[in-house]
Parts: sequence; C-alpha cells; structure tokens
Amino acid sequence: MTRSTVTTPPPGAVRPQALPGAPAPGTPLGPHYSRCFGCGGQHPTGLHLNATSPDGITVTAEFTVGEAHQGAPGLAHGGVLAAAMDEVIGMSIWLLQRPYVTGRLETDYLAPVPVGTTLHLRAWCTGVSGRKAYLEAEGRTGSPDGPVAVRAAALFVEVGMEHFAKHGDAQALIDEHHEYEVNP
Ligand SMILES: CCCCCCCC/C=C\CCCCCCCC(=O)SCCNC(=O)CCNC(=O)[C@H](O)C(C)(C)COP(=O)(O)OP(=O)(O)OC[C@H]1O[C@@H](n2cnc3c(N)ncnc32)[C@H](O)[C@@H]1OP(=O)(O)O
Repeated sequence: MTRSTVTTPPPGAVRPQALPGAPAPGTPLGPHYSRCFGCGGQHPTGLHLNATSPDGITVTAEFTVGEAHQGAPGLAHGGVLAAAMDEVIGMSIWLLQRPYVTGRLETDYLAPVPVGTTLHLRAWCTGVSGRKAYLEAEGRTGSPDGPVAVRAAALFVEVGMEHFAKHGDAQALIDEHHEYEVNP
C-alpha cells in the first residue's frame, strides 16, 4: 500500500484492542443504518455488506459486484469499490463504539473487478492518536486468500453523535439508534 503520511499512524499512536463484550466471531455486525449505501438492507442498489468480526477488532465482509455497480461495461466502478473500502473501514472503527467519520480515503486499484465477482473485504485499525484513527483495508477476489484487487488506507476522525443529528437526518438517527438521546 502506498499510503501517505496523512494515513500513517504517528509515533505514539496506539493500536486498539477488542472491547470487552465485542461481538463473538461469526456474529453478524448488522447495518448501522437501514438505508446506508454500504450496509443497509433497505437500499435497493447498495452494496449490502454483511460483516462479521473474527477477533472483535478486525472486520471481514463479502461484496458481490452487481449490475448497478458498473463503470466500464462489465467492470466495477472505482468509486463503488472505494465506497466498499470506506464502509468496511467504518464498520471496523465502529467496533470501538465511538462515532467516527472519514477524513481521508486513499485507494489503490490493482486489478479490474468484473461484475459477478465476490470481493472478500477485510479492514483493521493500525493506530489511534487523539481523535484520529488510522485504518487499512483490502479486497481479495475469489476467496479470503485470493489476489488483492483493491487496497485502501484511511484517516477517520472521531465526532460526537450530534454530528449526525446536526448535519443529517436527526429523526432517522433517533429511530434507528435508540441508545442516542437528542437532549440527554
Ligand atoms: C442514522 C444513523 C447514523 C448513525 C451513525 C453512527 C456512527 C457510525 C457507525 C458506523 C459507521 C459505518 C460506516 C459509515 C460509512 C463510512 C464513513 C463515511 O463515509 S463518513 C462520511 C464522509 N465523511 C464526512 O462526511 C466527513 C466530513 N468532514 C467533517 O465533518 C470534518 O472535516 C471532520 C469531522 C472530519 C473534522 O472536522 P473537525 O472540525 O471536527 O476537526 P478538525 O480540527 O478539522 O480535524 C481534526 C483533526 O483531523 C485532521 N483532519 C481532518 N480531516 C483531515 C483530512 N482530510 N486530511 C488530513 N487531516 C485531517 C485535522 O488536521 C485535525 O488534526 P489535528 O488534531 O490538528 O492534528
């Protein structure tokens, strides 16, 4: 991965450990929002990522490239593949149970990905420093040990839940995140 200095953990960054009570291996992580393009079951043409965590801190997921995800005829759109990377990385930092948003996402495309291909995605955190989290992800074709087609590195920035209420759809946040109180 040709990650930049922006997505490389600085000295002193701490690699996070799984939280007590982290999901057991194989447990579906579930969508964070039903209409999310990446994970929402109600999104008609979304990626429908179903993710699990083998160790409470890494995320694995599968994404089968569909008709709706093309760029060149018969090939996955690079932006869609970047969205898959963004989503699986977002899911992995959400395992820390703190809200983060993408600040920067860097993507390397190593091989074309035909429609019908199942990408085996994996994301992990390389360090946390203050509000900044450094993460990486990869997408392999054919099997979890198959050739790498896409790689990504990202800087995620921690925000409060009010970020989503202030800038987005506060009612949807209340409806789907019952632990969130608008006026705690
Ligand atoms: C209805 C239900 C919803 C519930 C949700 C529950 C939680 C989520 C759960 C599960 C997620 C699953 C996955 C989701 C999908 C994947 C994630 C996405 O796609 S998120 C969307 C795209 N991203 C944005 O829309 C961010 C837009 N940008 C911003 O809002 C701000 O710029 C923000 C928050 C990133 C930073 O703004 P500041 O004002 O809070 O803070 P400042 O001081 O600017 O930055 C803090 C530090 O970060 C660095 N920084 C920020 N952005 C940077 C960048 N692009 N490059 C380099 N450094 C950057 C700054 O230099 C600063 O560093 P120094 O503390 O000074 O060392």
